[in-house]
Parts: sequence; structure tokens; C-alpha cells
Amino acid sequence: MEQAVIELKRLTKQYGEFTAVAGLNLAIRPGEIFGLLGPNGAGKTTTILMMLGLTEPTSGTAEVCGIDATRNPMQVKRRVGYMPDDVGFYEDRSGLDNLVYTARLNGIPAKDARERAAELLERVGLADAAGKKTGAYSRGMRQRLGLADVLIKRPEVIILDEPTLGIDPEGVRELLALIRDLSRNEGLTVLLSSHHLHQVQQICDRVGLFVGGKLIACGDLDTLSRELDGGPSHAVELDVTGWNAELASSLAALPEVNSVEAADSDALVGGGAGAKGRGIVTVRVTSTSDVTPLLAARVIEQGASLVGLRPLRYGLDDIYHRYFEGGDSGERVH
Ligand SMILES: Nc1ncnc2c1ncn2[C@@H]1O[C@H](COP(=O)(O)OP(=O)(O)OP(=O)(O)O)[C@@H](O)[C@H]1O
Repeated sequence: MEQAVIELKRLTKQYGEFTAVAGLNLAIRPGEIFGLLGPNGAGKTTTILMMLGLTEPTSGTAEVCGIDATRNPMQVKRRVGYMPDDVGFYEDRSGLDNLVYTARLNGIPAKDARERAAELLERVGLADAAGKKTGAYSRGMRQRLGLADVLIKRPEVIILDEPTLGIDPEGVRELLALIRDLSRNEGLTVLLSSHHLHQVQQICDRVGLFVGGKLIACGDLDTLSRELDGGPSHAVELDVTGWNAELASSLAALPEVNSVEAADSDALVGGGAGAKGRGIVTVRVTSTSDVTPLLAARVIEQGASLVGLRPLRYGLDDIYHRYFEGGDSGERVH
């Protein structure tokens, strides 16, 4: 397995009696976009601060690019770009000047700094606003400038804390596309924290659900989706005309099928066995293995028509709510 870019081992932070982060284990791979997803107060920012060496863990370790962040925060800082949820700029100076300033602070010579700053402004779609004072930038523009600001030192990893906070939907779409592009085309490893399910779902390769200082689940969407039902299971949705109770029993009797549910219980005209349905009925079938061909064949054998068929995948929304409703269900990490 590839060496992890970020590796947290039993990372714990206590404030007095209060445990903000509790024994967190996590490995993030090179080039991955990882979403740390959790409600306010879950401990996301505290975790990020420990990865950067800005807060000392009570116990456990945080390694970034193979460097212990607690012991060598300056070395980590050189290789990691961090964008806090509220990026600060010199308001009476232009976007370009702000970037050049950051570049100079990072030891980039003056000429290269200007070139790189202009290049990045172009990259984040702010070329036209390069000379404008940042005090007059919109929230979305500030976030894009923030991204350029963390990229100027050519980091290997970027850590973004709530990067889309307060941006309008179009701005969010653009920012997320940009982050994805950076990861895919330049091999950047990205860790982003958010409480916005849909945004995380759009761009992250893997997601960690973080609640009460604990990672309660972690994996790609398929893994989390399978965990929802407590084991490997498949779900498929069929749109059927001529749905009837016999067909329902016949599908339920197929080996491996766990449940058969018609979306509309009034779908059976007259009710009872043998009653024929009108119109299209959507039926959800879950099974322990993929039985889609068997289901399709059975529908047709029974004289009904199959007008649609979709494998079902749980969205992060369902997963998030399921885990949150389930409360503290212990740690499940993949
Ligand atoms: N310096 C501190 N002293 C005491 N408690 C703190 C301190 N910093 C954070 N906490 C507490 O630790 C918990 C986790 O906070 P943290 O900021 O890490 O959460 P978060 O997931 O980033 O939430 P948000 O989305 O609101 O930023 C919260 O209950 C917070 O009140």
C-alpha cells in the first residue's frame, strides 16, 4: 500500500474534562480528496489544527508527509497549504499584491512571485480582479483568492476548512470543480472539512463521518452505502406496468431476495392476490447478491412489463442521517 500523506494514530485532544477528538485513526492516500464531514462542534477544526502542529494533541500522533506535525510544525507548514474558514487578506491591497506578499513570505524571489501570482489568479478565475482591492471582493472571490494563496508555495497537500461557507451555489460549483481539477491534474492531496453533505458527495473520493470527536464511519460511497444495511446488499428499483400481488410474491420467493416493496400500496387495483395494477408502479427490491437479471426475467414471465430498471445507491444524505440517527455506533473504518 502507498505511504499515507496524512496519518493520524489514536489522535486525542482534551480540553480539561472535555474530549474534543477521541482516539482518531485515519490514513489519507496521495492524490486523494478526502472529506471530513460532521456537524458543528464535531471536532473537525481541532483535528486540522493538530495536523498542522498548531494545537498539541493530548495523546496520539499526527504525521503529514511523513513528518510529525507536533514536533516539526515548521516543516509541515512548508509542505501543506491551509485555508481556514475565514481567510484574512490585506483589505486595502489588491489580490495580486496579497499573493505576491504570501509568495515572498514563503521565500519565492520577487520576479517568480509575480509570475506565479498572476498565473494562479488566472487559474482561479480572478485574472480580471487582480488589481482590485480585496476589501471589495465578494465572499466567493475571497475563497478563490484563498485557494490561490495556499497554492502559491506549491504544497503537496491542501487542507481546506469549510471552503464553501457563505458562497452562492454557482460559486460553490466553480470552487469545487477547481479543487477537483487540482487534485486530478496536479496530484494534490486534498482534505476538506464541511458540514455540507451534497458538496462533499460531489468531489470527495472518500468521506469520514465525524461526530462527537469520533470517526463513526469512513470509506467511499459504496462502502458506506453497503454498511447502511449492516452487510453487503444490493438494491434495485423496477418500474413495472401490470404489477400484481402474485408477481410480488414471486419476486420475494427468488433466492437471495430480502424484500420487495411497491412505492405505492394502492397500486394493486382491488387488492388481494391476482389483482391487476394500472399504470407504472415503482418497486424496490433488496437482495444479498445482484439478482437483477432474475428479477427482470420473472417480471416478464408473469406477463407484466418492465419499463425501467435502476440499481440503487444510497446518497451521502441517507448515510449521514442513518449514522446520525443511530448515534454512537462505534468506529467503522475502511
Ligand atoms: N480552545 C478550546 N477550549 C475549549 N473547548 C474547545 C476549544 N476549541 C474547541 N473546543 C470545543 O471542542 C469541540 C470541537 O470544536 P471544533 O471547532 O473542532 O469543531 P468543528 O467540528 O470544527 O465545528 P465547526 O464546524 O463549528 O467549526 C467543540 O465542542 C468546541 O467547543
